Amino acid sequence: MSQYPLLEPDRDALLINLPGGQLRYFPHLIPESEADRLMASLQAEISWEQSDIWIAGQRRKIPRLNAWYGDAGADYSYSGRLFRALSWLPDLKTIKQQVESACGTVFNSALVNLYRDGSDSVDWHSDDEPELGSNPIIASVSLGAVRRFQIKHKSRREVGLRELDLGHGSLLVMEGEFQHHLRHRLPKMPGVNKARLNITFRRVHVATLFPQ
Ligand SMILES: O=C(O)CCC(=O)C(=O)O
Ligand SMILES: [Fe+2]
Repeated sequence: MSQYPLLEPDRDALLINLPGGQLRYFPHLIPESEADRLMASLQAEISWEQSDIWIAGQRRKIPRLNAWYGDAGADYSYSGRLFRALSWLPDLKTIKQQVESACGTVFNSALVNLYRDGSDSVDWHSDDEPELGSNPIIASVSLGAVRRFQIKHKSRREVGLRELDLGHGSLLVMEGEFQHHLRHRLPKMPGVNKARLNITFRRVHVATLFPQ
């Protein structure tokens, strides 16, 4: 398993202040050659699925592939369905440790998305499912094609659209009240013909099955 140098949290991060939340962006969490290797191996090894979503009473396939990994029992409901956590792949565990050092916290699960090309996307949303608790920290690692990440305030229209290009091997951290006040999306980008893989590490509060 490869080892790469640890980042000093606030030294290597770019702080992005928004009304209602703050982001930390680490452009080079993972060195390029390691990021190339991870992109190829994860794209091949992950058990990709294309989930369904209900829009205006119609069942549609979401415009991307995804998968849910985590510790045993770290299940998650998203877009109206339950994801049972698959066991961590060694490469996902290595990235998780790197991300935990950069963030100073631990995660028990990850949603992995594959945007096959610029016609795949994720629409406006907040990651505010009850399993995540209030003010969750969500750490998002990007591999492959550079794609634009857009942010808007839920109620203050004058704040306008904010955007950031997420590069190969980067880490974006959403935390504090970010999910309360802001929504984010990854729009379609017709010119992009390469794949992008995104891993959002999360901490879900596992339900107590046998309460005392
Ligand atoms: O692909 C991305 O950068 C964002 C993914 C995302 O927002 C999510 O999975 O909740
Ligand atoms: Fe999200």
